Amino acid sequence: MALKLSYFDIRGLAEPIRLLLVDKQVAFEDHRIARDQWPEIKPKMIFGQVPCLLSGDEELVQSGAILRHLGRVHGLNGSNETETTFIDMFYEGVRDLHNKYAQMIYGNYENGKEAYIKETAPGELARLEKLFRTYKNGEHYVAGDKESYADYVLFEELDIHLILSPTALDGTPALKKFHERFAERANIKGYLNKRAALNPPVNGNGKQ
Ligand SMILES: N[C@@H](CCC(=O)N[C@@H](CS)C(=O)NCC(=O)O)C(=O)O
Repeated sequence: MALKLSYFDIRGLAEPIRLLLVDKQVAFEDHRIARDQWPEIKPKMIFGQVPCLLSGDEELVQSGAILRHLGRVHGLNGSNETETTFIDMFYEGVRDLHNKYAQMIYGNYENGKEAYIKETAPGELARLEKLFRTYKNGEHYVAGDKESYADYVLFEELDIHLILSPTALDGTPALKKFHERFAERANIKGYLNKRAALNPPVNGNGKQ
């Protein structure tokens, strides 16, 4: 089934999806929408927004729904109801952190960045660290030995926090090690090297 992922030429909400597809060696068209093309494309999108994954004739939108779909299709959704719920819960926790990050990036970068780094992020990351240690003390993946879609979202979230502040993960050693391990996965490493050369913005307003 041909896959086409449409999003802007930034990392944003599409990057965990791209990472999952690259890691699982799923061929896809990485369609990057130029800003001047957007007014024409927007009205055609179900919610007027992207990311959008076209899978054959099926149009999938909402980043969480796309990730869960890919999780089910590629065996990245846990082995039982307990694991699947844990993965969903972890994903939602990361999304909550991302929403706080995005509020600062888009709404209060100049005045709010330092407080976010010193006050907001450490507490949020500490909660995730504790949850991450639930399975196998956080020595492998979110749900233990087996990868899940939440790993890609977590990796990207940690990565953008390290861009914001290189010491962001110093208080959360399990998350820090996870980030290091995940970056070394062969397909991820190859993608990160290529991406570094292109250096797409992390966020739509160029702040990071
Ligand atoms: N809940 C949606 C949010 C999608 C969203 O906010 N997309 C933004 C880019 S990150 C967008 O399409 N902005 C352009 C617009 O709204 O016109 C999801 O998770 O996919």
